[in-house]
Amino acid sequence: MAETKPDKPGFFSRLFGRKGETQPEAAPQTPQAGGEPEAMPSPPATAADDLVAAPPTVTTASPDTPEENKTVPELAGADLQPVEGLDPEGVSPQEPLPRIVTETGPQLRPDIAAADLANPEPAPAEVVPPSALEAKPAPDEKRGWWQRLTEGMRRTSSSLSDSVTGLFTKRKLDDATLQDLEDALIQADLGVPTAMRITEAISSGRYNKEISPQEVRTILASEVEKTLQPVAQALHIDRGKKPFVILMVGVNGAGKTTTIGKLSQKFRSQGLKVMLAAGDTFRAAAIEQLKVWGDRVGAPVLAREQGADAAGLAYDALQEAKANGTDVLLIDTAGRLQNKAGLMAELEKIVRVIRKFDESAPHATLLVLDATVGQNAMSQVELFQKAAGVTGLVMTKLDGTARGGILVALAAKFGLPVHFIGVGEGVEDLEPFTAGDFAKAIAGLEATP
Ligand SMILES: Nc1nc2c(ncn2[C@@H]2O[C@H](COP(=O)(O)OP(=O)(O)OP(=O)(O)O)[C@@H](O)[C@H]2O)c(=O)[nH]1
Repeated sequence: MAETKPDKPGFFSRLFGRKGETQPEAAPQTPQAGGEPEAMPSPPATAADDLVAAPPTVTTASPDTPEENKTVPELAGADLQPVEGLDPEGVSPQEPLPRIVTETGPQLRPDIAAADLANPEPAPAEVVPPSALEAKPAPDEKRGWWQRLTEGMRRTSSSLSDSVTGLFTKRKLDDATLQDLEDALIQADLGVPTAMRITEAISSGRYNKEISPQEVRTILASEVEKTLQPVAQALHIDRGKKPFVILMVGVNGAGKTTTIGKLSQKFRSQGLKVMLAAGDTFRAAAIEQLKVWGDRVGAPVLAREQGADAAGLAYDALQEAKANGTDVLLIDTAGRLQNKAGLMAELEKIVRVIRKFDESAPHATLLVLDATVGQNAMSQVELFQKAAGVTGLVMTKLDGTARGGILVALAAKFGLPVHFIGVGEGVEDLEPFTAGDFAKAIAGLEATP
């Protein structure tokens, strides 16, 4: 048990349940693409994963398009963080080789878990870049989720907390103070309706009285929690679907590939057989990045050459996953968008082609959102909802921004389930989303012991 107890052991236990550390599983066989799909609209590029390049047939985007032209205008928020700034190669996940954490929750299949643990063969070294294997000191190992969450969200919470302290220290609750509070909440990206609701809750019965900053924080947390509660929904893997197909969508650099890696790790640690499909065929580095994650977590990766037809690849992956008894198939998609039409066409085609094989798939379509884009996330949700029928959200990079309040605005406006949040690049920096913890973290409150 390498997990060090955080400040609040009771809270930690409640948050995660029991965890243990295991060795990496035996690397499974790399899948071979299945035979020809019967109803594939694409050319025979679906047959094998080492065929000659099949150019993208649907989207107008091309692998040759310069990187700077890849984001649709409506998604081009001024503060959209390019992936290149964080990981120039875009290949190696930047944390040490991940520890596999066994979550002994109700879904654990002891038969599989036991088999995996009994065969702790490391991932093939030749595929993992040496830099990724270097055993950097891993501070994350020593910290619990609450600590990572609050540290990660410090920029968001301190900007809010500073405003609250400044506004409510020895001041009566009057119109001007309330207006300033509302402005501060809107600036923190919580959205106008939520900001108004919080302000009303704070003023209720307290008008013209003194109220302490701590009281304000408590009400703030409670109101935020009320907004988030309905969307804080675990991602349920329906074991009746085999494979359970998860399509990952989002703009470039949002963290799709990294999130796939982190989720795979979680699923594997629950004893599930996982397979990955490298559907981001625009970027060679994205394919390599996914292979690295696959090797790390012991999940086969179906990949093709850059520029291959993503829908055909997704079809073959599903066929292969079905044949080899995969429990969860995660399909990566390209995030480099030239225009709305290209995005719609590519995602729609992937979904359409997947459904030729399994009418009920994809069983989850997760939109990965980078918190640092702030309000721009709203238009991303709208766009991807239209293009791919998003069923849930994952918000990454809450650690890199003061704009974490955007999650509250998204919850209030769309009501889409939020399954996971990410507060760092480490494999354990992605955890299921819980309303109470997030609300307390954003308001700068201590966790309940
Ligand atoms: N700080 C921080 N970085 C993150 C988080 N999640 C992902 N990243 C980093 O964000 C960068 C982009 O992640 P990717 O997974 O490559 O993003 P992508 O959406 O697959 O990008 P494309 O392949 O270009 O579409 C990587 O350097 C990740 O390590 C997070 O929660 N916090």
